[in-house]
Amino acid sequence: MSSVAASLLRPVVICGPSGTGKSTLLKKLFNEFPDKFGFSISHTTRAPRPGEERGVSYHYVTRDDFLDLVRRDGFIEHAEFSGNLYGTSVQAVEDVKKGGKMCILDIDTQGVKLIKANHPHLDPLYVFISPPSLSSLKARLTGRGTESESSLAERLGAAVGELEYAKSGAFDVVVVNDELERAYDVLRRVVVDREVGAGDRLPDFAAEQ
Ligand SMILES: Nc1ncnc2c1ncn2[C@@H]1O[C@H](COP(=O)(O)OP(=O)(O)OP(=O)(O)O)[C@@H](O)[C@H]1O
Repeated sequence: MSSVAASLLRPVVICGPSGTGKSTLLKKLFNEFPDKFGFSISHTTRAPRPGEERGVSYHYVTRDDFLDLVRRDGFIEHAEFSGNLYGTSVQAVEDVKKGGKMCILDIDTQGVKLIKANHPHLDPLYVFISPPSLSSLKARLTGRGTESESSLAERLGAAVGELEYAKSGAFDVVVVNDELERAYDVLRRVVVDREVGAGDRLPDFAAEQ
């Protein structure tokens, strides 16, 4: 692979507060370019379910092997859900690039900090999806109809911290998801055409608080 081709396949990290529209924007991107992107295959300690394929649905490993990989710093992030471990390995992300596809990682700021600290050689393009305002974020989370009073408060509280982190300049590009078609156009130019300069300015959230 030439270095130009390789740089076009740099992994892309998509980060932003819950409810900011990451899934909505990514769905549009995958629909428009179904062959361009690849998904990293996660590791899990849970047993395969009928119809799932080893190395396709997940890499199925024992708890000991999983923890061994944790100790060897092999994961970008990992977590435990209902007694099973799940994680995204560095190798799985690199495999996507080796297969000639661009890996998109939808992760939170904690994950971004971990990549920067522990796996800088992955060298992703860091993209922050920002809400136009905190009030619009609240409206979207309420409108999605998935949040209770307490989870709404929790997500908005976390959003303030994430916006602060974005303000510190941690991301290469900011995309403000104000009007969906406009934001999508910016995201496509950044991710597909690698026009990093096409990004937006981060809104001034302090003025709102
Ligand atoms: N530009 C937009 N204008 C108005 N509403 C939008 C816009 N983009 C997304 N939405 C709506 O906002 C809600 C939250 O979007 P979405 O679920 O994509 O967010 P998310 O960032 O993926 O959240 P999470 O991190 O919790 O999965 C959805 O109901 C979606 O339809």
